[in-house]
Amino acid sequence: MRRIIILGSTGSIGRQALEVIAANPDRFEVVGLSAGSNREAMDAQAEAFGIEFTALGAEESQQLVRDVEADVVLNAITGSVGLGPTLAALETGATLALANKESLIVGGDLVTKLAKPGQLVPVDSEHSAIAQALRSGEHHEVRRLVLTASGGPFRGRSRESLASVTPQEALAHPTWDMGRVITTNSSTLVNKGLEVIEAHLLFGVSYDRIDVVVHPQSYVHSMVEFVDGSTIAQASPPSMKIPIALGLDWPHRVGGVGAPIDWTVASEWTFEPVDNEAFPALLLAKQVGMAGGTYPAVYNAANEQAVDAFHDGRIGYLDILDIVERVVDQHEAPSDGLTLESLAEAERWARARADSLTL
Ligand SMILES: NC(=O)C1=CN([C@@H]2O[C@H](COP(=O)(O)OP(=O)(O)OC[C@H]3O[C@@H](n4cnc5c(N)ncnc54)[C@H](OP(=O)(O)O)[C@@H]3O)[C@@H](O)[C@H]2O)C=CC1
Ligand SMILES: CC(=O)[C@@H](O)[C@H](O)COP(=O)(O)O
Ligand SMILES: [Mn+2]
Repeated sequence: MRRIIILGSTGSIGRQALEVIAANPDRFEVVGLSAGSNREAMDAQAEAFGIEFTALGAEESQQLVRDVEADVVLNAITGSVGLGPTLAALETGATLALANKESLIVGGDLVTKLAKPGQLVPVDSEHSAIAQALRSGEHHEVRRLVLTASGGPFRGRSRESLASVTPQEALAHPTWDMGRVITTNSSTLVNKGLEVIEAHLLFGVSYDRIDVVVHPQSYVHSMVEFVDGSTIAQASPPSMKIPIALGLDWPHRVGGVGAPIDWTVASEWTFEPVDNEAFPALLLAKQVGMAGGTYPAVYNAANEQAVDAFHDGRIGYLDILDIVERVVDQHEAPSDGLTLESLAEAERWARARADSLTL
């Protein structure tokens, strides 16, 4: 029986995790929940699952992780505010099932150096796919990682034609039902940019050996190409319950969590290159990833501010990436490298700089 804490339990990942747990009471027991501000929804979940320990906000989430003994902490908070809870979970020695990719991306080495071998299990679908594929070979046999991207709702559109898109259009993801920030990031390809940095940090593969291919059906969740020319892909109909269940019980598979592919129905899987002119977010993410230090945190913080501004109607859609680019360009790396203090300062600066550009 694995004791689980779910941070961000009221969100898309958190709710699906509770469904997986409810369907497998012999394997999992929830011992703690946290949310951002939606106390009512969290309290209802706590009552339904008989959970004594709950928390609101990132600081209380960290404290919950420290106070309540658990085997697995699922971090499903949105945004880099999840960094404190990620570090706290790693310090307790529990397995960290990580959906909150932002905390790894901004924390970089501060997170990876704290994680013991096998302690950090990715829940993001692409990285779960790669972790599964990597079971097929040794690290030195890996030639490259290939992340799939759905292409989002604006696949095939020119950059100019995106000037007038609305928040509602940006939230119409073609294959996944997710929270507001990640859905918007999928539409700009910022999500894929963050995922390239995430893959580099998780698997230790250099950026020149991490590629992205657009696969609009979202059935192939990513691939590993090996030195002998063989490629191992992981596939399923789009469902986060498979990577969530693997995150909760890694390396074991939980029976019946997802529907398998129906091979009796005629279907088509297609692959196409990313249009980097229409969607500059991916190349910029590779640059900030290679620059390292506080650059990924600046990219992410500027994007979080710009996404909020877009949904508040303060800026247009194309302004999101323009702002991220300008803030990254203006960033000066701190002399003391990446520390918790320099990171906090860089994020504060990036958010203020991005906000000043949204007025
Ligand atoms: N949804 C998906 O399919 C996928 C998501 N991810 C990643 O998983 C994470 C969660 O995504 P998703 O579930 O879609 O997002 P949602 O917006 O649906 O949910 C976010 C959750 O985080 C909570 N939260 C927000 N701010 C805080 C805070 N300051 N302290 C504590 N909790 C907070 C929210 O609480 P409240 O309800 O109170 O606001 C909510 O429970 C993101 O990092 C995303 O990139 C990765 C792959 C797929
Ligand atoms: C389900 C998941 O892991 C998301 O990160 C998903 O990949 C988003 O879709 P995009 O490929 O459009 O970014
Ligand atoms: Mn993903």
